[in-house]
Amino acid sequence: MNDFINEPLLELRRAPVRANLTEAMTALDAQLPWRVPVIVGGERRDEPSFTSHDPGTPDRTVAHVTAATPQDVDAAVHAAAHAAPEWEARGAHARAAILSRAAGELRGRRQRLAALAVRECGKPWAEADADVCETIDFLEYYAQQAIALEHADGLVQLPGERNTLRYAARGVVAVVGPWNFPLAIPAGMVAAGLATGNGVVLKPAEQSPACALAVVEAFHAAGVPPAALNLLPGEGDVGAALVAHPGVHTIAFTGSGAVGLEILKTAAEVRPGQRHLKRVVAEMGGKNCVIVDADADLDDVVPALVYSAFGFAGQKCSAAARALVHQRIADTLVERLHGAVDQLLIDQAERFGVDVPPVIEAAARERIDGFVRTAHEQGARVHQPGTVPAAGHFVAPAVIDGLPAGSRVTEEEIFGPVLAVESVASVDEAVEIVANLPFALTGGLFSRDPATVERVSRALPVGNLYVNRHITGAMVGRQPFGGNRLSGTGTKAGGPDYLLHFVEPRVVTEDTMRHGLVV
Ligand SMILES: NC(=O)c1ccc[n+]([C@@H]2O[C@H](COP(=O)([O-])OP(=O)(O)OC[C@H]3O[C@@H](n4cnc5c(N)ncnc54)[C@H](O)[C@@H]3O)[C@@H](O)[C@H]2O)c1
Ligand SMILES: N[C@@H](CCC=O)C(=O)O
Repeated sequence: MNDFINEPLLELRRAPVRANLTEAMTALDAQLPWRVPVIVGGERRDEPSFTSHDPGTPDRTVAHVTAATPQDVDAAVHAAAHAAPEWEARGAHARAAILSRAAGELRGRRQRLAALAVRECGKPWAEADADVCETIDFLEYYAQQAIALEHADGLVQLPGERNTLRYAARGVVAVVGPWNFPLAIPAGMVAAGLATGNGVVLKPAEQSPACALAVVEAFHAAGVPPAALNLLPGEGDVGAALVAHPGVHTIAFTGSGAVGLEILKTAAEVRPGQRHLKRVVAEMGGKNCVIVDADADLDDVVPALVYSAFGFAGQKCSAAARALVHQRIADTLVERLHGAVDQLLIDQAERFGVDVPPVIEAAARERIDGFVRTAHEQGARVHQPGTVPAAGHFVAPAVIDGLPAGSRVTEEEIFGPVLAVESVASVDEAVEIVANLPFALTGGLFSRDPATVERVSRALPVGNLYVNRHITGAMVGRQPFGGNRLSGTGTKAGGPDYLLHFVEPRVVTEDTMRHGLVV
């Protein structure tokens, strides 16, 4: 077993575990609101202009945040560029040691960090703790991978010739992150940039700046030079200015398809003074389908679908959005899903045992409600539990069937607790539906037939396919994660190839026969 796999808490029912987490939350609450400054070259500019909130209690401010200006963006890129050569020159072992120390810092604050993700992003405890564990895993995994990359050299050697392959840092990495994995995803992209010797500028999501600050402080406390990691809080305009900056070499983005496409366009432009092509690593959204064959065991299918579609209120790129169910069992499955959804606990993220927490913000609730309204208008059957808490951005989980072909409910990413169930005549019909989608992120299959499993596994274009289990929760190193088609650039976070996107290969060939000879 690898030592970078930190298992999330599975013991939330135990009273001592709950007591520790409650204590961590009480301690955090006593500190709120935080202040999140711009951090450039280690200097802090703290002039708050916006706030982040608790999605379950929007009146509770989590952080007063300073939005970066265009001057901050420029200064941050220059600081990172200036710091990068010395940071790279330390070598992979030294950088890896610092990343491992940062992982240790985070491990020491595991409960407090989980509490922060609960408060700022409405993540239930188990999800928040998994986010912390994944953060630690990314740091330790990329530390190991960077060392392996430094020693990778599989070139053919002939007598009289020495061939060397070296992976050099590309320069400045701009990291633009989402709010739904407010610790692990930004930290993973930052760690990849740093492990490979780049300078990094992080623009976190505007909804989760305090989580980003906690991550940046852990890196700095562990010994990452201040200028090698800079923090630019702000909204989309800050991200746009950062990715457009001619001093940026690599853009590591995780977020929506719309923004990802915008970034890919921006990155293609070569600006005055720019002498390199920008490389973009983009992880974007999906419309993830779970295929359920007629022989599937519904006792497995129902909890897996409910967890995949409604856990963290469906706010994962990996979440189940469509169930394509063999017609022989479709009615039974829908009935059982209705029963299961009625049992879900919809409540504040901090409540132990909660199933469906609030969604991130009012605009998200309105967007999701809009999809449910569309389903009603299109004559579909919508099943939702009757009540949700009045305060906070809550959306009742919805199981929808009877949608017309081509409905936007089945075509577009909703990013909320909505599952569309569709009856299909065969697994092959379901495979065809998935094969024709523009997205290809995660997918699922329930079947007891090994031949079906083999055939479907080969046919589906998704980046991560899960068979006879839930379809979220990829683990670093075990399920390298990322999508194909319009879901992403095909890169795999937490996988053995990921760091290659942050470096440029250089080959040196030396004629060793002539060495020392006067010709
Ligand atoms: N594939 C994955 O691994 C993965 C993981 C998590 C989330 N996601 C996707 O992310 C989305 C949800 O996250 P979100 O709401 O934070 O996404 P988003 O695209 O709205 O925002 C992501 C980041 O981009 C910034 N941004 C916005 N406009 C920008 C612009 N024009 N230029 C540069 N940066 C800009 C935002 O400020 C934020 O920091 C969903 O679509 C989800 O599927 C994908
Ligand atoms: N890597 C996460 C999803 C990230 C997107 O939100 C998972 O596998 O569930």
